[in-house]
Amino acid sequence: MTDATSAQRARALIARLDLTNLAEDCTEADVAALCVRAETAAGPVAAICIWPDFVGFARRELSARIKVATVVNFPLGGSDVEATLIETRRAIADGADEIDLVIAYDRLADDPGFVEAQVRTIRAICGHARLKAILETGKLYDEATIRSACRAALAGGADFLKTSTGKVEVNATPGSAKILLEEIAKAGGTVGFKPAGGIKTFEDADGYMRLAETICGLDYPAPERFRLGASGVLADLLAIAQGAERPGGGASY
Ligand SMILES: O=C[C@H](O)COP(=O)(O)O
Repeated sequence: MTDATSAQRARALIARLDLTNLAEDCTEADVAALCVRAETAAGPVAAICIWPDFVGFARRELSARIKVATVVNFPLGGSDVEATLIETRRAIADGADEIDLVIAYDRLADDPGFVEAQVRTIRAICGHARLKAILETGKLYDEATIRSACRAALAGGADFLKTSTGKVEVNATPGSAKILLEEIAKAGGTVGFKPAGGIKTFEDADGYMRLAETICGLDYPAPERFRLGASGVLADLLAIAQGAERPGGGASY
């Protein structure tokens, strides 16, 4: 049996989910299926997160209440800002509501100002679209560098700090999430937070929301400020929300 609190939290997590398909072999048919899944029996997800080539198609398929998020400079986080500008302009023209930008994380050690300027340049053309800065914390290795990434992205005007691409060995972790949330709190607690990569269970997802509540306050994780980036957690969240058997055959929470 699912207890009422868990079911309620699972529904809240679904409303904060960026339902993701960034598989290398993703097709238009896969995106169409994702758009159908996004309208769940427990309510709509917050957004779908897909490759830029599918933004126009997804915008036509989805109801306006679900956002279309896409990725730029993804997944390697290169330094070619002009190329990222072109990608971003096209995604916004195609109807993207949210842009997930991989920062040039390799530049942080010698030139954090480069990352700040990169984020500011992309933010300037986003208009009403939200800009989520992907820090790729699993490649930053130490706390000081993660904090430097947060500060550069915040100074550049990012609307969200996002942990990871989901494409490297180490993705979202509670340790990296804590650092991002502390920097967000220090900066006033208005910037959003998106843990992403490797989030598979209700417990993983809810752990991040609880951390956000602890560090930034109980009112912080509204859908405008808290998202989960995940390709593989929806089935578990739905099972908990509906009191059904969890995927994998385990008893419900
Ligand atoms: O941005 C979101 C991530 O790419 C999702 O990663 P995941 O496939 O491990 O859930």
